[in-house]
Amino acid sequence: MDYDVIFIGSGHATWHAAVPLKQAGKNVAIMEEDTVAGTCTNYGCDAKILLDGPFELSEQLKQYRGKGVNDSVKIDWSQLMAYKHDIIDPLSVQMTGLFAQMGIDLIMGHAALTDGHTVVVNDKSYTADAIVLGTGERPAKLPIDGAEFLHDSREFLDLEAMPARITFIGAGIISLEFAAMAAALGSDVHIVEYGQRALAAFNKDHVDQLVTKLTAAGVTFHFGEGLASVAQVGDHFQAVTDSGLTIDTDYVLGATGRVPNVENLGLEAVGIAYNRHGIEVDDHLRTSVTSVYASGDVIDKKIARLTPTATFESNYIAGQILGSPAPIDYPVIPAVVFTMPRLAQVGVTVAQAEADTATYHVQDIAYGQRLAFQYKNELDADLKAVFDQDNYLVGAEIIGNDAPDLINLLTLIINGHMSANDLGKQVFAFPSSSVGIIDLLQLALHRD
Ligand SMILES: Cc1cc2nc3c(=O)[nH]c(=O)nc-3n(C[C@H](O)[C@H](O)[C@H](O)COP(=O)(O)OP(=O)(O)OC[C@H]3O[C@@H](n4cnc5c(N)ncnc54)[C@H](O)[C@@H]3O)c2cc1C
Ligand SMILES: NC(=O)c1ccc[n+]([C@@H]2O[C@H](COP(=O)([O-])OP(=O)(O)OC[C@H]3O[C@@H](n4cnc5c(N)ncnc54)[C@H](O)[C@@H]3O)[C@@H](O)[C@H]2O)c1
Repeated sequence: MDYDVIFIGSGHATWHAAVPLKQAGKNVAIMEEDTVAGTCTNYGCDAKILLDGPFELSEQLKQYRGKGVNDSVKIDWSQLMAYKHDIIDPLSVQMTGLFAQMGIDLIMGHAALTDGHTVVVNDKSYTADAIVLGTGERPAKLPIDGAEFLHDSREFLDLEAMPARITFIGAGIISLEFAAMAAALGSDVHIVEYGQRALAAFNKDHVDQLVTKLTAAGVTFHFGEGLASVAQVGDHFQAVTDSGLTIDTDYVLGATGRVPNVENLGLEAVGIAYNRHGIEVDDHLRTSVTSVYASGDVIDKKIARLTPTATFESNYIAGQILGSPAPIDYPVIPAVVFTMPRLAQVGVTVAQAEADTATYHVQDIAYGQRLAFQYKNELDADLKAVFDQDNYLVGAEIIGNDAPDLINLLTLIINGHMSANDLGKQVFAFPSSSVGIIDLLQLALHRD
């Protein structure tokens, strides 16, 4: 065999395994057809959160309007985009250098399996004892007239100038995160959504709060509307919905979900089972051909397709290949929508709790109002905490600027099955947003 392990794709789903396997003495290759290090690093999370930074800060300053801060901040998108290129563009080069330095072979080109131990790239065959498929997802394309005028998230994250009018198709995570930025820059923003609400996986009350805030900031939501066509009319575009609603706009971004990269991978030839949700795996992340694993977004799975999930799976596969026999055991995984304010969710949802009141109860903790000094006067910040019958925390939903860090803290409390006594053994820094939540939560948590 040429290698112990071949990885197809160079995102978080693979390189977190490639690095420790190489360190353990395995002979490893990574194959990549596009930008090294994949979606999150180059045209997903990292680029998005870098661009979001000034918007987050400016939003926080608004909470002090009339309370010591009277000027508003002006964000220069083009300058910010240049800064994004400065920081993000070198990352794939750095990862390429890291692989070379470690002795991991990076083979550029489209990879496809020809059997359970062989991969072909650029007409050359490479063999390995184990192969890991981490080919990720791509934006779904709508089969409509004018589909060629639709842009996707990758293009938005490279926009040199923010369009004066921008229309998002789909009211999911991508649209809302980007719409929040576009609206803050004063664009006329429309969001066209099939369903009757935005962000179906997040708490309805919190989403309503966010939609109200975005509406006030200049976003027009069109619920119960599917996109029928896009046409170029002079110097702009017209997006027309199934009901005949016509939106004049300068830019249309399709964010109607993401689909797994399973095509032209040789899956049929090798007999690897997959469906429209991705590659099917067992509880060891093995495909139907046991020498081939799948990892990250390309897996058919119910849990959120996120970078930390891909990383967890990649680490797990490294352990498997190094001889650890246990099946994968996912902890609860937090999800965050990086709007202003942020939304976050982990574990049992309020909707699930309300459907099973014999097992769960919910406590609403309006921490923004109760502790305005620690939460920078963000009065609407709110936590809905879900407890089991023994008062252990099993789920949480948050709206608030500090939600990403607070949900991490709550994830730790849930996965650690921590009681008020466990938290009481710790001394935390004060004042801080985490200590505020801990103080409030301790009153409701299980006591030994
Ligand atoms: C706009 C956006 C924002 C996001 N924000 C967040 C966030 O804030 N937090 C979060 O947790 N997640 C976020 N995500 C999701 C996150 O990016 C993904 O969950 C993560 O990147 C999945 O990693 P992966 O390795 O499975 O796939 P990818 O990173 O997509 O890597 C797959 C790689 O495989 C390569 N490839 C595919 N087919 C082949 C082939 N046949 N041969 C060779 N190479 C191939 C692709 O070119 C790609 O580089 C975001 C996604 C998007 C699009
Ligand atoms: N913060 C994060 O973690 C983050 C950020 C961005 C992206 N992501 C990743 O990307 C995915 C989200 O991608 P997304 O926002 O494209 O999908 P999504 O699934 O979050 O939302 C898609 C929306 O489009 C709607 N829709 C579908 N077809 C439509 C049509 N024809 N017309 C109108 N509306 C339509 C759906 O009802 C849904 O509300 C996440 O699941 C995650 O994997 C994560």
